[in-house]
Amino acid sequence: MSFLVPSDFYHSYKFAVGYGRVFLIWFKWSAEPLSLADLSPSPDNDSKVRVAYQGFPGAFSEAAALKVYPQCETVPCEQFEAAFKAVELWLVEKAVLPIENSLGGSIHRNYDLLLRHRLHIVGEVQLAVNHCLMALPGVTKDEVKRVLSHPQALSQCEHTLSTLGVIRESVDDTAGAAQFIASNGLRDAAAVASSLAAKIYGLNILASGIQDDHDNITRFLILAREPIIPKTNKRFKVKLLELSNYSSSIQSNILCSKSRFAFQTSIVFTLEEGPGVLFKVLSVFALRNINLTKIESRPQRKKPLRVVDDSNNGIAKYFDYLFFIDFEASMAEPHAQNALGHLQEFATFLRVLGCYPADSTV
Ligand SMILES: O=C(O)C(=O)C[C@]1(C(=O)O)C=C[C@@H](O)C=C1
Repeated sequence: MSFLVPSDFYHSYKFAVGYGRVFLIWFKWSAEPLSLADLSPSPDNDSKVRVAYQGFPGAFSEAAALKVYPQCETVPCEQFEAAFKAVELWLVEKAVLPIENSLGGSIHRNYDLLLRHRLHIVGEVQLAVNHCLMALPGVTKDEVKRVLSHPQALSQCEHTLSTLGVIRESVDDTAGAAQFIASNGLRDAAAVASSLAAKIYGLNILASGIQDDHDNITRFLILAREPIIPKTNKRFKVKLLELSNYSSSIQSNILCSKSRFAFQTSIVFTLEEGPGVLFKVLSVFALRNINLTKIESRPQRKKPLRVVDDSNNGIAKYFDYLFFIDFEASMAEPHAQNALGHLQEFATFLRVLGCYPADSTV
């Protein structure tokens, strides 16, 4: 099946699965697709945007939402899934959810939810995460016997917490930990959270920058009901203003290969059984000089085991996986379309999760 479509027909794309074969459906949207302008944080257009995030006010996810949409109305949600549902039910326009951290790795729950829900990735935002240890005013470090926080935050501060010799307790989010300590007057506990959370809940910062690595970055995805459709005539555009965010060596790379830098695409797929199939899939990108920025595998929840009738050994059972890949190219580019056409030869399922501008600012 060919991915070469007349450019004026390039309004949208969609993959669907039908009885084991993957069908590619191209269709025209009647509504005007979202463009880069919908993402730009200009005070004029983001003032009305409601953005869902998981956690209490003061959570890092809220800071990530405000980094992209400084004037937005942030909407706290108890669970990640509630944030997905808030977008689906039109309660908010966008959701901002953490997907990976430079110290703690992937946030698997959100990979699973991306597949279960039909939202589109329309952007990403990278946030420098500076963790603080905080307790009720008057409480000293020596009095702290337990530390409450989000499991990711606890793992990012592993070294400091081991040195303190405290009990770690996982809660839903960092700011929620601070709120819990404040509202229950816990004098034997501290929270790992942002300095903003300390301010909001009236806690005293005992130590700042307690993450194991100074450069602690969390990458968040921005999700929406509609996808961004990169237009062919816009695909190589990088605003000169944006260039000032990069070092001079990177700037010259951008000017040489603007398209690679501007957009990235996230996909999820499953593979047929066979030797070297994943190797072949990776080669469809390598052969076209498309850079991969992330690969993640997750068990298939509904079909975790693959049963193979091996003539020498009888029935063999393997784990069956979903693969998530991010690559540096826009779906408007023929070589990206060709790569996915080629990938389809080995895939039993393929879905484009989104095509969006990469965030290189921290
Ligand atoms: O608990 C928060 O403050 C969050 O926003 C969640 C979260 C995460 O899930 O990774 C976000 C950023 C930090 O990496 C730690 C926690």
